[in-house]
Amino acid sequence: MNSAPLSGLYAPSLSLLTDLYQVTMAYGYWQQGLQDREAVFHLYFRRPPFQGGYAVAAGLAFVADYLQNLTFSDDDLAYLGSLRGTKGGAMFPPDFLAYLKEMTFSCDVDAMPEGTVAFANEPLIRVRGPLLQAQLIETALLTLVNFQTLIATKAARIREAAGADTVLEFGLRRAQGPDGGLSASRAAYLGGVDATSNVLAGQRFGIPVKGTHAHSWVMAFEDEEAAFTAYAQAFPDDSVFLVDTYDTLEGVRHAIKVARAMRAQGHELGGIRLDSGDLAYLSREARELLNEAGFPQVRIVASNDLEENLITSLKLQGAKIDTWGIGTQLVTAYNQPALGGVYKLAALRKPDDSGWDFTIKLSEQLAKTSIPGILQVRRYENEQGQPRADMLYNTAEPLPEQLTIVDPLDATRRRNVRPHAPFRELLEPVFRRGRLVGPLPTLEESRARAHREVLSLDTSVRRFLNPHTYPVGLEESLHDYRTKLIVEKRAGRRA
Ligand SMILES: Nc1ncnc2c1ncn2[C@@H]1O[C@H](COP(=O)(O)OP(=O)(O)OP(=O)(O)O)[C@@H](O)[C@H]1O
Ligand SMILES: O=P(O)(O)OC[C@H]1O[C@H](OP(=O)(O)OP(=O)(O)O)[C@H](O)[C@@H]1O
Ligand SMILES: O=C(O)c1cccnc1
Repeated sequence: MNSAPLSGLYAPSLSLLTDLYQVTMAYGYWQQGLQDREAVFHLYFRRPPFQGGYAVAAGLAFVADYLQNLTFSDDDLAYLGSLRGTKGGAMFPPDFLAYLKEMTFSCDVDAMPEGTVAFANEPLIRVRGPLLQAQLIETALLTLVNFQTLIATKAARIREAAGADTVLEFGLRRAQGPDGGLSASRAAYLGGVDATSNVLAGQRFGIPVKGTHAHSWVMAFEDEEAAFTAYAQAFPDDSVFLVDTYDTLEGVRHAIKVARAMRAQGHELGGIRLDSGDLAYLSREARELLNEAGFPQVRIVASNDLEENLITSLKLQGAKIDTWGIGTQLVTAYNQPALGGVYKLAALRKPDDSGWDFTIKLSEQLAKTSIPGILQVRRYENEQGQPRADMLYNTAEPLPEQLTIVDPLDATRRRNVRPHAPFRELLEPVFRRGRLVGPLPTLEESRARAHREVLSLDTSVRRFLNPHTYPVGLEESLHDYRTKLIVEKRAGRRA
């Protein structure tokens, strides 16, 4: 179910799911004879979304599916062959198209498993292989990882606010089109929601599907009581009644009346849903009415433009809500509609094959200057498995005996790593020479990882308002090398 999440969704092949400039650069590299120069790229973001303290990595299963199927069909090549430049000439000559036809993906890919907690500047994915191929896949990797990581993170925040309550994802109708909805449902489940209303996501990914009924169901009957009675006939043991079509508390009374009739027939009402008005007040009143009537087990579901801050506020107001139905705000990542993940070249094999040239992209802002090297992320954890600090280092250079982690934005902030401090290395092999090294974790496993990793973070990093910045630094020799490269490049620029 999870092994080929993307294949066949729109087109038989997604090899053209890219920006034109990836193909024009591919042609240029090929023309220059640079296509096979070994290159290393990193995919990372510069700031966690939602002004939060962390992100939950997601989308790798789709990336793996895309890369496994990265071949250009005759149709793809015919289309590329049909493209014309300004003067009417073919953009891509037949011998380049013949090269693409024969090309098989042969890169090494290392990545954080889905559900891993990631911080700013840490590679979520590292690609190493022929320059042409490693460049060509940039756009697809970014579109797959940016969105799913964004939504998984939003879901983790909603889970944080909801605590042990049930969270349902109701977003498909408001999502950014069919794939926006489908991949949001998957990422939201990975990040911590319990079920989705999206039936296609249920079929494709094995996510539990759940739901209630709409206002139109109530409006289609003579009155509310008749509507509830009819729904209970259809689903005697799985009914949740939407009670706010006319008057919410009257609706609750009607639900109780039908619940009594259900009980007389040996069935129990599952819940009621509130979809408007003051959800704190109405849920408290509804709870009281239900309890007084002998229905303390009937759950109260709430929906209506909910998100993590509203959930937190409603809980503070003493709302009696057991289940949160969340659509628009979750699947569109309403308060931050994109994650700014980037894909940067960090190393190129020297032309004479004598070693690596580590590459850097400068920026006026130090925070936007890239990190050179063939990076790995090492996460130091305490005895309880709580992350304490992450260190980026260049795997192509020997590590010194005494490790020091330097804050890339303030080199005066450094911490020495205690010898034998326990750590995990976050980037794991996914492809070797273009072949998947083994089965990826299942969606359930990734979801469990996300849950475990988010909970292992200090609450100061998890809080919504002004979270503490988790320490991520560069290993000192990498930091020194990067500084040297920045100085050299700036000098070169002025010369
Ligand atoms: N107690 C509360 N505290 C803070 N926000 C609340 C509370 N109760 C509801 N809200 C939120 O206030 C927003 C507006 O809800 P309200 O039901 O008043 O308007 P509405 O969405 O226009 O209703 P309707 O669906 O009937 O048109 C929603 O996002 C809802 O989740
Ligand atoms: O509010 P969301 O978080 O997106 O959750 C999904 C919403 O979708 C449904 O109603 P719909 O939006 O179709 O109609 P309504 O808003 O008029 O109730 C449902 O009743 C929720 O209100
Ligand atoms: O099942 C529900 O209650 C539901 C599904 C989608 C959108 N809003 C509500």
